[in-house]
Formats: sequence, C-alpha cells, structure tokens
Amino acid sequence: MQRLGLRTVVRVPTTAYFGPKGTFTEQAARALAPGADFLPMPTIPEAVGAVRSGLAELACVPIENSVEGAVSAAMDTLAADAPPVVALAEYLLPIRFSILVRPGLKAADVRSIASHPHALAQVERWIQDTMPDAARRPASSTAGAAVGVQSGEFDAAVTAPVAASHYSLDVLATDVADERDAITRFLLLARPERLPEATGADRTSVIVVLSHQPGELAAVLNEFASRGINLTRIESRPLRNRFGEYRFYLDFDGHISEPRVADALGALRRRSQRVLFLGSYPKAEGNATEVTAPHRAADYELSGTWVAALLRGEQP
Ligand SMILES: O=C(O)C(=O)C[C@]1(C(=O)O)C=C[C@@H](O)C=C1
Repeated sequence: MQRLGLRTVVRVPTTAYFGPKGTFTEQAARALAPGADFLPMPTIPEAVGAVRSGLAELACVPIENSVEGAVSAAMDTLAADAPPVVALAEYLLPIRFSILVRPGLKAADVRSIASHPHALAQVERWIQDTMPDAARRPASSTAGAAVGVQSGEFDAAVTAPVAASHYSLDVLATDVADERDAITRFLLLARPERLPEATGADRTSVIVVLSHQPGELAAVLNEFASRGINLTRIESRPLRNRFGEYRFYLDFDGHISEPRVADALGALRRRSQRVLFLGSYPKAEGNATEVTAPHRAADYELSGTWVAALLRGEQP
C-alpha cells in the first residue's frame, strides 16, 4: 500500500496470462488473482517471461490436462535457464468448449476448424461426427483461433465459452467435450521472493535431473516413500540439447516448512546438484494431507531433541 497525499492507493498486481483475451487461462487467472490488472501474452514462455523480467508480478499458465497430459511449453519454460519462478497457487478448471464460426456459417459450410492442439484433441470425436471433412488447424491458443476466424484465416474455432463475449462470431455449439469430466490444471507463478504459508493441504513441486546410474530414479522415489510423502505426479521431459537425458518433474503432498518435506528435499539435493524448487502452495482440491507417525513434525522434534542430548553426552 502506498500513501499519496490524502489518497490511499492500493497497488494491484499485474498478472500476465497465456492469451489473447478469452482463453481458458484468462478464466483461471481471474479466479486465482481476482482484482488484478490482467496482461494477455501471446505465448506461454512470454507470459512467464513477463514475471521473470519484472513486467508483471504474477503469471498464469496451463500446466496439464486430464485428456492430453502435460502442457510441454509450460514444462519447458519452468525449467529454462532463466531467472526462477515459483508457484503460489493452482487452479482446476473443468473444460467444456464452444464452437465459434464466422457469422452466418452452418456446420456443413465449415472447411477448417482451428484451436490449440490440446483443445482440438479434446473434441476430435465431435468434429468427426459433425464436420468430418473440416481441416484441423493448430492455433496458438483457443482464443488465438477465434482471432483467426475473425480475420478469415479459419472458418471455425474451438474455444472457451467466455471467448464468445470477446469476438464478434456466431456460436455454433456449446458444451462440447469428448470427455465430459476433462480438467485443466493451471499455476499462478511469481518470482521466488514469497512463499505461501503452509495450510495443511499443500503441494510442493520440483524438477530434478538425475545421473544415469542403475536405481537412481528408484532411490529418489524412495526418499519420498520412506518419509511417508505421497507423490501426486511424475513426468519426464528430454533435456533438449542432450539426447537420452531427462529432467523429472515431481509433485507431492506437503509444504517445504514441514520437516519431512524439507528432509526429502535435502536428500534430493544431496543426490543431484540440479534440483529446481518450483514452490509449495495450497492444493486446489483442498483436502488436508494426512501425516502419520513417524513422519509428523512432532516425531522429528522428538528425534532431534534426542540426538542433541546424545551429543551433549547425555543418555535420555
Ligand atoms: O488455449 C487456451 O484457452 C488455453 O488456455 C490453453 C489450454 C491448454 O493448454 O490445454 C487450456 C485449456 C484447454 O485444455 C485447452 C487449451
């Protein structure tokens, strides 16, 4: 908060998001950072880059979809050799699409249908049933496809429902989804100077590069298992410049301020010099993480006190 004479000015954070206007990501950004100033960016790396460069305080990007899996542009950007960013929050958005067309066009007239490749893949059955001969065209995002329809590049776009209010196009169909329960997960990113407080229902994300030694991945996974930590996601992506080498993305229950989590992260760091901390933040599902003996903070405190006493020459 900044005081200017008699007026009190509350600075709202600028939140970059994967745009243009009317993407699912904009919807997620508005839910994650209500009241922010929103800044649409044409690509996922540019949205994250806005935070890295200081142009924005926050950035919202999609990270995974229940049908199409990881959003590789986001995964690679998070791991890029660039100023680090961490997640402050996540959001789960149920995905149902609208089909927007140039005014007056009927399904039978559609020769080309465009969208983000993840979106096209989620409505392929519907396209087969409704306009099987339409050419499928990739676009930068769902709203990017709507812009392409407006400019005459494509006949139809697979979009988020909110896109209908941003572009002067006809709505040919709504509530379109081959998988009725599809969900996309989004992250709200910031520079690492702030860490959300533990809520008891948190997730931590890291990226780790492992050496090619037998059992190395199993040993890393065991660092979590032996501390009673539930892994919620593991993905690998190639290192881009070194064929046959991979980085692993791990999401797990817990917050870095909890001893068992800090202990597991320390063990990971002892195994690999290349561990990138991507944040500890509240889980979208909100379900509290159950921690049982001997992994509770109290168990660590007890064992720490015991060792300290032994070091003092006592036998407690
Ligand atoms: O293009 C958009 O509207 C996006 O926000 C991207 C994205 C994705 O990357 O998966 C988000 C949700 C849908 O699954 C389809 C596309």
